Amino acid sequence: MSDRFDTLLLDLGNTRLHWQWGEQVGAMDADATATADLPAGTPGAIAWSAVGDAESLRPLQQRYADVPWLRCERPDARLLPTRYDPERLGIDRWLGALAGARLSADCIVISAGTALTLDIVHDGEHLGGWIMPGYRLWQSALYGGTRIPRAPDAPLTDRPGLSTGDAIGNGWLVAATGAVQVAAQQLPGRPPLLLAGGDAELLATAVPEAIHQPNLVLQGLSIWAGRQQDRGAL
Ligand SMILES: Nc1ncnc2c1ncn2[C@@H]1O[C@H](COP(=O)(O)OP(=O)(O)O)[C@@H](O)[C@H]1O
Ligand SMILES: CC(C)(COP(=O)(O)O)[C@@H](O)C(=O)NCCC(=O)O
Repeated sequence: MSDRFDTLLLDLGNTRLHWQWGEQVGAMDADATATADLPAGTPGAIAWSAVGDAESLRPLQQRYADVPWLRCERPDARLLPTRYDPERLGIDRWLGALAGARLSADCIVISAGTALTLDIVHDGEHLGGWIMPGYRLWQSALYGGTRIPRAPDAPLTDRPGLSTGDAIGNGWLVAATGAVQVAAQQLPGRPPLLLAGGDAELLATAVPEAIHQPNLVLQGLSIWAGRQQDRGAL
């Protein structure tokens, strides 16, 4: 049986692979795992999660072939029940909500990653949420689906845009900010807004009260892995 610090945690998103090993954390392009710059040595076990197929993990599966791999595939209601269709809920969303629920029984988990997701946790239960395009997807949907000529990116603000770059960028920011407001209104009082994802800092400018929790999904995976260790599965 491996101990908690001996377990390598891997979360494969749509853009990046996020990892944690003991106190060390990092991220890499999901297509660059063959040259993964992970700490030297061999973990005792690997606990992992992935949205969609796990093809990108193949080089690491070969590198750590002698280590037990255990996948967190679907929500475990004993750790965090969900009202969402559990067969459909992105495992990264559930893990983020699980970690959020440990920080505060009521909270909104916002992940500004490839997609922008907002999830409501109330009284230790996941109540559901929203999925929107992340910043890069928002741009590529507009540039790819219209004849708008590609324009330079501009710093994001909530001001009306005065050029294509800032109209598109600010459009994403006000859409995201509005979604955060609607999400927060679902809960009584002022629930903590926990903000994660590669574009968290872009959104943080418009939601200054948000608490930046860059490793929320890995924290959830660590909680899940602890549970597996307790029951002797890892
Ligand atoms: N170094 C980086 N590499 C890739 N994307 C980054 C980086 N820094 C910020 N981003 C932004 O983060 C988004 C991906 O978010 P992230 O939460 O890391 O990925 P995933 O959706 O794979 O979990 C990208 O769309 C991009 O806009
Ligand atoms: C919504 C997501 C694409 C977000 O992925 P990410 O941006 O973290 O890479 C992912 O959680 C997912 O594939 N979810 C499945 C659909 C659902 O949650 O209903």
